[in-house]
Amino acid sequence: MAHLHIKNLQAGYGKKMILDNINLTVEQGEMIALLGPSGCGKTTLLNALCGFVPVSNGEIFAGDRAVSQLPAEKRNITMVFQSYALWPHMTVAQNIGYGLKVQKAKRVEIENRVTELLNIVKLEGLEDEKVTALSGGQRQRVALARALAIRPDVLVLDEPLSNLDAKVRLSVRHEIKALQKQLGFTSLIVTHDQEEALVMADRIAVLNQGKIEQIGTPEEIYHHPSTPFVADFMGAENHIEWPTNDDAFHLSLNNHAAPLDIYFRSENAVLSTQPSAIKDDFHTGLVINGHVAQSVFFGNNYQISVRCGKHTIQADHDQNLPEHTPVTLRVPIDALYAFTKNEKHSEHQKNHAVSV
Ligand SMILES: Nc1ncnc2c1ncn2[C@@H]1O[C@H](COP(=O)(O)OP(=O)(O)OP(=O)(O)O)[C@@H](O)[C@H]1O
Repeated sequence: MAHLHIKNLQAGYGKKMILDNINLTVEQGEMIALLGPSGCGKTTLLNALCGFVPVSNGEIFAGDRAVSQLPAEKRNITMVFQSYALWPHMTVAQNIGYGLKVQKAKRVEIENRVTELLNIVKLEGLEDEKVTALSGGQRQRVALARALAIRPDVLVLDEPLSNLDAKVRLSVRHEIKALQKQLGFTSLIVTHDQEEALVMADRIAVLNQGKIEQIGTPEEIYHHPSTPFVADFMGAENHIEWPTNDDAFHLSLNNHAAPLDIYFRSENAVLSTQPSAIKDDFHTGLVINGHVAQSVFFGNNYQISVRCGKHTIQADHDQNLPEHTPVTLRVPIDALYAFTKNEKHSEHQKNHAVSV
């Protein structure tokens, strides 16, 4: 496998540009997850890499080869599709060997490679089954084996788990991750599930409206979002603008007087039904007073919607609470993601993450 280098890439459909100057390098043997909301351009980027969508500007390198003007079959970048895209009339072995047959590989070479891959994806004994007789998880493993059979330079996976039920999905994502480490394939995986990206990827690229907002390790993206969009998308869904004239909020910062956009996760909003339970030694951070608007059971805890002045804040709590219960929320300063407020919201000005 080779590294993948995407340089100043622009691509779209007709005159409609979707990808706006994408720069990204996937190192050899690395898995990067493309994460972003529906319609942000994840699939378009994979299609542009594979040659299914024309590149308007920029270049794609698979190893040292510039491939953006090559036809799909000459790029050696292979896609694993969400829908598996297997041949229903063929057996498991025929599906896995299909790409090699198209490449006119010798029969014995195809047989050896198919046996090797059946072993790798743990489908030994099923080689003569029709793929229609397999479960969703097994089909996706056939699709993965078929993609790997031709030894691609780069493997791209477009939401490979989204057709699987929740339980199978959890095990298949670990299997793909383990295989990726074992075989060292260079890969880009598209998902809109942030947990999947965190679990599977070496690094995550967060896409928003055709642009990469941030790229970093799962820990960096989760703990140090560099833009309000990334903070919100990675689960810090509580947002307040500071200063606020809402006197339900009390914010004490170490520094920074400028207007801020502040984000935090529900799991970091410590809820108390007794205001005195808030520790006296709590000097910096956010304290919010409000009352319970709704309590929803989430299995391991409750998500409490707290009405605080004009805002509704989400907080996790270990008990169900009746509506109208007065509560206090406390968010420690290191759980607050603060961004200088960009009043103009111009194309070229971004809200910057700041230390508070
Ligand atoms: N064949 C097409 N012709 C014209 N516009 C398209 C075409 N395919 C996608 N688009 C548009 O391109 C944009 C990006 O779509 P894309 O499928 O890449 O997003 P995505 O991030 O993969 O979304 P999802 O998570 O819903 O699959 C969307 O606005 C979509 O409407």
